[in-house]
Amino acid sequence: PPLRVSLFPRVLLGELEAHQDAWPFLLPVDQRSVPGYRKVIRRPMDLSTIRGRVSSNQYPDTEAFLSDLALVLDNCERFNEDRSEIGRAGLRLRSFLERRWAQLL
Ligand SMILES: Cc1ncccc1N[C@H]1CCCS(=O)(=O)C1
Repeated sequence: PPLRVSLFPRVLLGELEAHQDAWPFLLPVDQRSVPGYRKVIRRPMDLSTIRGRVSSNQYPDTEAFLSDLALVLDNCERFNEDRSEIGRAGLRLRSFLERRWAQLL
């Protein structure tokens, strides 16, 4: 039987946090140690921030949760070359997310 919709975020977030390609996204990018990040990326987001919002029920619906996840990966694609370590991790994590979400729906 399909998971109740409200469990999707917790289930999916746990799998993303455990994913081998999640390391660049586990914590907020330290904007002091990444030159230009603050200027280029106007809305920083990371998995620990999303975890905090899920835990305190700050997402009114699943779409709000998904848009924060997309923000993590969109920021990554914007700032990092596709062929860089971090860029490649972001692309792999995005394809995992898209495959997994399709299964959960
Ligand atoms: C997602 C991202 N985009 C741009 C620059 C850096 C990062 N992530 C960093 C997060 C802390 C560890 S790290 O410094 O190796 C990588």
